[in-house]
Amino acid sequence: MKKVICSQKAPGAIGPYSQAIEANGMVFVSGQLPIDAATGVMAEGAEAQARQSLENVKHILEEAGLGMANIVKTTVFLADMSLFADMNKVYATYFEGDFPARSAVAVKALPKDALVEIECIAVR
Ligand SMILES: C=C(N)C(=O)O
Repeated sequence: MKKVICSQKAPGAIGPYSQAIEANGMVFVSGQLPIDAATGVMAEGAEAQARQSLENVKHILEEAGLGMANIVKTTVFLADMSLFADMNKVYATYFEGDFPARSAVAVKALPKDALVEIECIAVR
């Protein structure tokens, strides 16, 4: 059994995917671009982009009745590994206690020329 999770507080999908899918008590949040759902504007700079991507993740999890503490794994996509430190500075502020497992990778390009995109898996 799977359920689509959709938050108006996070940007809509820009392609054929759902913001998140819940299955068997696990919530799979699609890669969140750093776009403000209210304005449609992408944040500028790696720190602001990391913050906006994480805010979008948070809003989607809240729609599912979950929070950042429910996250067990994230993947951080960066347009360049030189952004790693800036992203980490912001990322660390979104978690209390033990951090989730994480992979951080630099990719050739991200949709809409974003610098940062973050996806996660959370458990209920
Ligand atoms: C932005 C995305 N998560 C995508 O295109 O898959």
